[in-house]
Formats: sequence, structure tokens, C-alpha cells
Amino acid sequence: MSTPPPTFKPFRLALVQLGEIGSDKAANIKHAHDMILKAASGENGAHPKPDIVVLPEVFNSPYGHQYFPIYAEPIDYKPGEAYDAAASPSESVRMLSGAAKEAGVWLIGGSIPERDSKDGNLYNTATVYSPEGRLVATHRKMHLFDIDIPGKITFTESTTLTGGSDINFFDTEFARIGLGICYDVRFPELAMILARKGCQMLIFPGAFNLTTGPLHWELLQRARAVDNQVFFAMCSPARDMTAGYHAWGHSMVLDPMARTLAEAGHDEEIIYADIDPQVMHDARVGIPVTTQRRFDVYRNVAEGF
Ligand SMILES: NC(=O)CCC(=O)C(=O)O
Repeated sequence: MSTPPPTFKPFRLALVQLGEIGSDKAANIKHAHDMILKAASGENGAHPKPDIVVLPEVFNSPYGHQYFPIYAEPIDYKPGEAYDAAASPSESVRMLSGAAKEAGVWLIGGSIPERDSKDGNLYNTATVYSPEGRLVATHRKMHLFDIDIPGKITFTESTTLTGGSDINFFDTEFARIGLGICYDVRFPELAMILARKGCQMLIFPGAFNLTTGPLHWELLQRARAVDNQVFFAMCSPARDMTAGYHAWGHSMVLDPMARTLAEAGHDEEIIYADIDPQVMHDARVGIPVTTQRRFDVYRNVAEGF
């Protein structure tokens, strides 16, 4: 049983649809740093300052299972144990922590390939920082992106990655926010568990592709938003047709009625959205599915009855 979520208050979100992710890791990390600061400043005052900034999936490495062992970094974070992010063994974590502190924002630092120091396994791991630069949560991608659509796309993250097994969320002063990464969005169970644990918003760094992106990227997010009556956002890298993997882009933010609050194109861009708790309240009062579920009937769904 988790603690009750914080009182849901209005907040502002920025998604950084990051470009220029190439083979030079130091350059990827520096560009991410600069874009976090740009987003946190509301692009030098052109937009109101956001409370939380989000990066995309795998921001420090090209996206492909062959790259993960080369770009992977140890993080060595254990929930509940003291962790000095400024002295992390991960250079990406050190940068993200410093950027969150410098900008004074919450930061979902996209994801990076992580190497577990104990067993050597690799994970696709998201990390989250407080405005003081504290590492407050991580999420290891739970469902690995293994698909094969002949003539279109074959991708097997499981060649080098292991799936995580933990459900992860974090509390801010304005909301409880649930975490997933990209392919995790296809599994409604994860989003539902997060929502039932009190998350008012779910934020998934992601990187769909040119085959499934146009078909499913928006559809899945709208579904997860509406079936759980939560705010939902996914943050993609920008599309780079010179890269091995062509990201769909279209980072977006949806409200609990599945209305689009903000959507990017496919180039590098920062999008902003204001999250209004009243919208969630109205959705849940007007269409009370959250209290109408029949868990008495479908409680054995995991066993297939
Ligand atoms: N990075 C990913 O997990 C991609 C998921 C994806 O494209 C999909 O169709 O699902």
C-alpha cells in the first residue's frame, strides 16, 4: 500500500524533442544539457517557466541494441538509500542532476543505457531529479521493444537489454507522476497500476518509428489517458533520417479526456503544456469509470480465468 498522492495542483510541463543525437556521447550530453536549460528558461522568457522538463528515450546514445553495451553507464541507485548524484559513476546522471539544480526544475532525464554494476545486465533506464538535483526515481524499461514487421522494421532490444521488473513513480509538490518507457505504453496494465497507485499524470520518454508511429503513437497515448482518466505525455527524439533508427517525433501531451494539449512536429522542438487538475476531476465525475470497475469479475485476468 503506497502513501496517498500529493494534492494535485496546476503545473507546467515542457517536453524537449531533442535533436542532434549522434555517435559522439560527450556532444549528446552537452546538447541535452543546453536544451534542458533552454526549456527551463521558457526559451529565454518566450514561454512561462515550466515546473518539470522531460527528455526523450536514449538521449546519450544512438538508438540500437548494438550501441547499448558501448554507451552504457553504471548508475548504482537503490531506492531509499542515500545517493549523491553529483558524484554518480554515470556522467549522464551527473549532468542531469547538475542541470536540474542549475535550472531549478524537476527533470525526467529521458533514458540512457544502464549497466548494472553487480550482474553486468544492461537496462534502458529513465532517471528523475528534483530541483535540488537529487536523484529521486528511476525506471528500467519493463517491456522490451522486440518486434518484427517484415519489410518494415525489425528491432530486438532483448539482444542486449534486460527488462526491468519494478513499477515506478515519484511525488512532487504538485502531482504524483508515473513512469514508463516507450514500448511500455502498449501494456495497459502498467498504466492502470500507476493510475491506481494515485498517479495523476504518466510521462513516458519514447521513440516510436515511421511504421508504428503514424498508426499507434497517438492512439496508444489517448487510450492510456482516457482509460485511466489521467494526463499522459510521451517525449520523443527529433527525427534524423541519417541515423540508423528513424524516430517518429510528435512528442505530445494529452488530458484525461484524451484531448491534445500540445504536440510537436518531427524536428527539434520544445513543447509546453499547462496541467489543470480540474480537468481530471471533471472527467472522473462526469464519466465515473474509476469507481465503476468490476474487479470482482475480472480480478483473475492475470491467470486468464
Ligand atoms: N523505443 C520503443 O520502444 C519503440 C516502440 C515502438 O515503436 C512501438 O511501436 O511500440
